[in-house]
Amino acid sequence: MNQSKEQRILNFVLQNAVRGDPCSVLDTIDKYCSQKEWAMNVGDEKGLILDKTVEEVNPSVALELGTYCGYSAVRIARLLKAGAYLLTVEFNPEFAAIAKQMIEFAGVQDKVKLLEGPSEEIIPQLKKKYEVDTLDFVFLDHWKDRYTPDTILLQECNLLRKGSVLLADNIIFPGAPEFLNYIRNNPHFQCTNYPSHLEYMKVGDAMEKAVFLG
Ligand SMILES: Cn1ncc2cc([C@H](O)c3cccc(CNC(=O)c4cc(-c5ccc(F)cc5)cc(O)c4O)c3)ccc21
Ligand SMILES: [Mg+2]
Repeated sequence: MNQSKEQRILNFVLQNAVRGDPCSVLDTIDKYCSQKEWAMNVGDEKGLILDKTVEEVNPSVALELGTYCGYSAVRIARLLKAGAYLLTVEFNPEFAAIAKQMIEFAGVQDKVKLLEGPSEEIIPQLKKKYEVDTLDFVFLDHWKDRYTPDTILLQECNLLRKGSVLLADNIIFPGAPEFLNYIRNNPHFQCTNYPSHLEYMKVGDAMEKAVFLG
């Protein structure tokens, strides 16, 4: 049975990165995906925007929608203060299995809880089953047509508080036009756009930050 691209990325990390060193894991994934096989990690350029936002928010509780191979989970978790944690949601079992190994190899497993299932099922469970009060930071990087319904669901489940920060990937490419329209015309959110490029490509992309105003 030939390997998946995601398995090849993981194997390259296991063989070339330094165990317990999140930065080396990130650099190794970026090296593989820019030189050998493109993959939809947020990447190094947009990763810097993610880093700056996480450092600015300094979240105690963070949520990620769309784990994929765990690149952004490692990226976020490496910046979290003692006692802070990231919940990351992945519905695809193959991706979840890869991400679990990636997160453990990077040594950030104590800060990351990987939740397997679709966001629309997991989000309503966060308060009771996962003992979440409110979310300080949410990174949206799953199916682009889910950004809006899940942002609405987060509000309905009272998971956002005044100052909660959402950061959405791929605003330009593949694009999330419906989300952009929803969030920029919503008086409960203060939005900022961060132009960048699609991971590992010269194609334009952007991230959108939306602060919940309560
Ligand atoms: C409901 N639910 N709950 C949890 C959950 C988790 C998932 C998966 O993690 C998953 C699987 C497939 C696709 C995505 C979204 N990501 C993308 O589609 C994307 C595309 C490109 C791109 C760019 C250029 C191309 F030419 C092709 C693809 C660049 C990017 O950065 C992306 O994030 C996410 C899905 C639904 C989920
Ligand atoms: Mg993305």
